[in-house]
Amino acid sequence: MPLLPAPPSTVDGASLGDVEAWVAQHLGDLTLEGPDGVRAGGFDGGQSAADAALATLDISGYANTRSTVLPEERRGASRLSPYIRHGLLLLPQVSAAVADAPSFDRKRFRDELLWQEYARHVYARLGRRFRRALRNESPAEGRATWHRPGWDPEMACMDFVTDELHGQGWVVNQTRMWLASQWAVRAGLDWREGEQAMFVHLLDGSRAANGLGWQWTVGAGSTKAYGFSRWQVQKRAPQLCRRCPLRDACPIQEWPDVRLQRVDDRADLARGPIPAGPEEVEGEGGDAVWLTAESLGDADPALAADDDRPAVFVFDEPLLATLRLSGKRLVFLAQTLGELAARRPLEVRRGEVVTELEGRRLAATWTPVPGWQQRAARLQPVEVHPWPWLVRPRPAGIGSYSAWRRDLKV
Ligand SMILES: Cc1cc2nc3c(=O)[nH]c(=O)nc-3n(C[C@H](O)[C@H](O)[C@H](O)COP(=O)(O)OP(=O)(O)OC[C@H]3O[C@@H](n4cnc5c(N)ncnc54)[C@H](O)[C@@H]3O)c2cc1C
Repeated sequence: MPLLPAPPSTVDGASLGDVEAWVAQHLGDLTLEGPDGVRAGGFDGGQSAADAALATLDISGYANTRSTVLPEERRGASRLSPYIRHGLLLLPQVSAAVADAPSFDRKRFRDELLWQEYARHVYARLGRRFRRALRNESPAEGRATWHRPGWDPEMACMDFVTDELHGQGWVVNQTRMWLASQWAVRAGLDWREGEQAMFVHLLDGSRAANGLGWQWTVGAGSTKAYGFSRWQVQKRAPQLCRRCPLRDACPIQEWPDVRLQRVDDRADLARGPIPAGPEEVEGEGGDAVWLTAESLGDADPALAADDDRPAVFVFDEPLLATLRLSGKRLVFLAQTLGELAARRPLEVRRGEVVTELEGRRLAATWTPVPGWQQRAARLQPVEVHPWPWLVRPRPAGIGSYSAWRRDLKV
């Protein structure tokens, strides 16, 4: 399939509506909503938007307000995740940006950045094995006792959070835990289906962090399931309870009572090597930089190595046809690519990645996800740059965040 025209650039006068129209026309058939339903989410894509978000980052009070759900203006969450997820902001850069913040908040915030790094290490080591439960079946008791939809819109808490997820493409960490727990722990539904239902909407959706979030919340990858009940809603967003049609008959008044059962094929989480990629640039002479959604920022090492070198991005048609992502995720990517194309030569293509790129002398940044590894093995980039880790992987246990930190001495 063909070369696409470059997406319109919103930093050069195009509107978000122009970008939505571009996505609808060129990729709309691959989206969850279809061409007529493509809408932007709650974040602008692009390097300028990412830089602006970082420049105005203020994490004073973060440690105490990160989990606030309502009122929105008291939320302490940084909202940097879509930019971090797509490599528009690098973890080392974000960590450095909070050097002068109050120490309590800085420590907590950097801890969360390390959770993101931990998720990437776990995914780098386990690859597609990460899509299945690592330790335990998610609890099934709810199948016999919960007779409502998993995310029941009659419950004001579920209605509010799913609305935000579907409209904005982003929700705070606290309500991600509510959604995951409600789906798998309370209702006893298959956690992988819930993970997918969230993934398709999240502008920061990554298999690494979403997988970790779900496995750790529902007990599939951890040793305990997180219970969600009315108690959290009353603590974090009491106004939702007050306006809930079910406030006098709350179906989540009590804690869910569940037991975890081991899976037969437990994953090996013991101390062991974690693929890290090259430490130095390997090879040379790439004619074009192959970019992926994992790393779309100006600081992508292969891109940054040569300001004039053209770049190429392929919307992976077979993958998108399977994933059926919400159009807002593609609008975010298109807005990012549009801005990039206004500043340097960029080819945007749609098709099967290897077919579109084979035979070219590519430069690329080594990327810790199985999809990149698989395609790179066939494309054989002639120049490979190191991934910008926050903590370069060394042999470590990955069964818990604390064991991983201990082994890496961070
Ligand atoms: C069920 C579930 C699903 C999740 N899915 C994703 C996902 O697909 N993509 C994603 O980036 N994060 C995911 N998270 C982690 C976390 O919820 C988001 O990173 C965070 O809410 C993003 O908002 P923020 O940028 O304001 O975070 P802040 O609290 O401001 O944190 C700053 C950064 O630290 C990182 N971070 C914070 N908390 C976590 C965490 N628990 N795990 C990993 N990284 C973290 C993110 O990069 C975030 O941008 C998930 C968590 C859960 C419980």
